[in-house]
Amino acid sequence: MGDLKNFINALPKAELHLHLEGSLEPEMMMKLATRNNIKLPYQSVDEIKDAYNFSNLQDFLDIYYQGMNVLQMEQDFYDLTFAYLEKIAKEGVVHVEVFYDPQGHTSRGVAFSTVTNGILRALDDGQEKLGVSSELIMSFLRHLSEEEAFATLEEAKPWFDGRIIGVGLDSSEMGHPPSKFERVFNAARDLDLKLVAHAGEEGPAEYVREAIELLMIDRLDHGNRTIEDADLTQELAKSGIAFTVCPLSNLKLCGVTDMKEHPLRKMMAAGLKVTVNSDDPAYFGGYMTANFMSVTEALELSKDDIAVLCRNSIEGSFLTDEEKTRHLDRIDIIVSSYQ
Ligand code: HPA
Ligand SMILES: [Zn+2]
Repeated sequence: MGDLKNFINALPKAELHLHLEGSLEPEMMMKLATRNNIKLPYQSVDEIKDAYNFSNLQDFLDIYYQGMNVLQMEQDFYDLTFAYLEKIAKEGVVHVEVFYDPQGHTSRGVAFSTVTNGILRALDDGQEKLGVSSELIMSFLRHLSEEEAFATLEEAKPWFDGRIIGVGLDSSEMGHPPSKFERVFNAARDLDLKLVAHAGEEGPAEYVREAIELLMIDRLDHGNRTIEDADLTQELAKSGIAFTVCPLSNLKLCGVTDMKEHPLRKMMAAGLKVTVNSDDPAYFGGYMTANFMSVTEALELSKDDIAVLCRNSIEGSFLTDEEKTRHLDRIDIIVSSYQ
């Protein structure tokens, strides 16, 4: 297994499903709470970790939104972002398309510009100092209203000059179908933004169909439950849309009870363009390599399977064709050096 871990770390790959606020490690949470004079309901790092027992998505979201309270100043968003980039740079991640939840911050009085500029400054430094390229995607919280999503889209307009390249849809899935945001996504498309959405994590395959047909997304986040609908699966295999699957997240939020039951292999076998990602690594027990290792071991993936997953992440990214070719060529070189 040591050999496989080295192989995974050596392969260039992109992370396409990462909520920045979900990379807030307990140690940083304590540090920022002290720095910003915020009272936490925990006394120690161990107490924080003990609270990370979730039986579903909502259990996690309650703790995730509470954890965000320590993020107050632009420097906090910088520190959070740069710490994440330092971790993944060591795991062969060459490119990341980061999600963040502006409404989780503006609703508590932290300015959109404070959040966004702190993140962007760290992403620039990540490119310069770590060689990791990146894009920024802002997600709408689907438990909030269409009107609030429109207000956020409006507030973000000054950053649609290439600094925020797309919009996503996250938070509580059940009862908040993609159709609720059809008009917001139409407006985002008119602004030439890339479109992604979480669907089929807890919600049914029907929510995936809505995300595809009504929101007309460029990439699907999670999508695990797609395979419950054979016609939809065939359509999405044919279209080649990328799926950003998050194995440790699915295990921690009880979408699967055992990693051996994870649908990733079935999804690959059905011809879907599957990628592996970490979602909220500080809460779910690991970054990219840990996610790759968990499915590799549980589903007995081969080196070829792992290479396909890495190629899919590059192909499914919003990089230019030229950049994709450069990374794909590098993957081929590394794969042949391990044969
Ligand atoms: O896994 C997730 N699902 C939905 N919303 C989220 N917000 C952060 N992580 C998630
Ligand atoms: Zn997610």
